[in-house]
Amino acid sequence: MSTQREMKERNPWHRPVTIIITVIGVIAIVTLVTVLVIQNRTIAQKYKYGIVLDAGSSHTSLYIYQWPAEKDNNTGRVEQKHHCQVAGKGISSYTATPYKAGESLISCLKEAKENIPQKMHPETPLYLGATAGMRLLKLENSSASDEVFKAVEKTLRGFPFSYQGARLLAGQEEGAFGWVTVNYLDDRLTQGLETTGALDLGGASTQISFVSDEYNGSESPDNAVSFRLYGYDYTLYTHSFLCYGKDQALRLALAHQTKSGPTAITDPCFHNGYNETRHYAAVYDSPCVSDQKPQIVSETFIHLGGGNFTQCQEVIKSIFNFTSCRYSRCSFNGIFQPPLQGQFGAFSAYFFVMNFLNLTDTSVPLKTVMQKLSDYCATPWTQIKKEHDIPLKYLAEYCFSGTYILTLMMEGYNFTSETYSSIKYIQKIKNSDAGWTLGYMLNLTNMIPAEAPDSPPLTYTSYVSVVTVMAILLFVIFILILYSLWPKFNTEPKII
Ligand SMILES: O=c1[nH]cnc2c1ncn2[C@@H]1O[C@H](COP(=O)(O)OP(=O)(O)O)[C@@H](O)[C@H]1O
Ligand SMILES: [Ca+2]
Repeated sequence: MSTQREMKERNPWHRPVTIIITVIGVIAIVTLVTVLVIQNRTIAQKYKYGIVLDAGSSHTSLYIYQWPAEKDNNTGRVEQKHHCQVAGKGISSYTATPYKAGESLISCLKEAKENIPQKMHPETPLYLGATAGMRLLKLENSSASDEVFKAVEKTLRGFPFSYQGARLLAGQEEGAFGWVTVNYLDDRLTQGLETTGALDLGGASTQISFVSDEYNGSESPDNAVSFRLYGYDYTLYTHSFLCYGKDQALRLALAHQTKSGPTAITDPCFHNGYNETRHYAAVYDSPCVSDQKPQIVSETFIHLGGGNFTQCQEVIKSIFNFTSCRYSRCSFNGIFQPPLQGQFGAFSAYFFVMNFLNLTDTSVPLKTVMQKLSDYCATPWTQIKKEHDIPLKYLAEYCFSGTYILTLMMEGYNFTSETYSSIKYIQKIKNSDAGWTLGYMLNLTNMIPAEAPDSPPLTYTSYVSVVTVMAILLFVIFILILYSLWPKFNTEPKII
């Protein structure tokens, strides 16, 4: 009995005061860690938003981006929160009724209101950028393009967002911002890693952008865009070929085949059995081909399919001009291009077309890819129609588009069967679409700093772990000190 009491008295863990200290200590640690976690999480859950409308030649898309509020102006990941495809055609098609270009955007803007918390609407920047469709309209009829912009602006101002303008993007901007998007999403810019080139295929224009060690902007300075991003300098080579988007390229190919004003053509880029009557006026209704219009013999011609990949390649080659180059090297049409370098991401119509054709795997030898495309082009139109349930206008064009893509890459840009595998067909990177819109917004909101920002030395997880371990360690030390002092505490009451 007495030994038991002695032991109890010697063992401080049996003292109420020790138990109380331990409980308080544990509560303190739990509170500290909980506060740390909750405090940080509440901030991280608050987002800021930005909206960009991509007014392309074929259609308009609205993108909503979001980023953690406290990482504003920092390296915080901006990601795509929502995408809305505007019904109908691109804004450049509304020349007869410009107000309808504005009205066409309303339903996507309403969707944007629903997708962004109401109290954030007034501080959400709203941008519209128009590309090659509007570039062509401006060339053709500049007052009509002004009217379309006015109508679009009126609609955008009617929404509670912070309207930042609707404008025509220069080809260099379209190419450069596509490159920024791809490299930002791949996290190559903050790390100063070797960058990925960007290949963008639209309906009316196509862009190529990449960094080459052999290009510093001195030869053909119009193709240079220089950036300082996160403390690293880049001189980008970029070029936008107006009229070489896949829809205008098809017009160029048809123009080439109808030079003499025939009443029928057999087009090798369309399937055997394909048979459509086309109006000369409609085919030549674009500044890309209007000057090539033949003296009209008849109003229409019959567009027949021939289904021959090799011949289709020959037709497509003829829309490129390889004869003159006043630089050290050129891609086509006398445009300078430095040697290709590094990996490339090919997006927008590059992806849609090659994905439809099941040809996105670039580790497959180019020869095999060409053979598969050749087989596809040789498939009769009746069979193609049976196998696919998509609008016939689009379905009819995949043989042409696939052949155009390979010819543009191999003959135009000088990729080879060896370098073909450096191309990756991409649609999205980490849930955000590849395209110029994200890069455009990052630039206009100053979200990519020129210098590397001062980043905290620890990641969030390491920070919480270190604080937790330190708190536990301090508590243990405190208890050990208490324990070592305990006999002194105990002796006096014992004497009494
Ligand atoms: O799902 C699809 N399948 C095939 N082509 C598509 C699909 N979605 C978009 N496209 C094509 O991608 C191109 C997009 O071009 P866009 O409208 O951005 O023109 P731009 O960039 O020249 O102004 C168009 O040729 C359009 O037909
Ligand atoms: Ca586009």
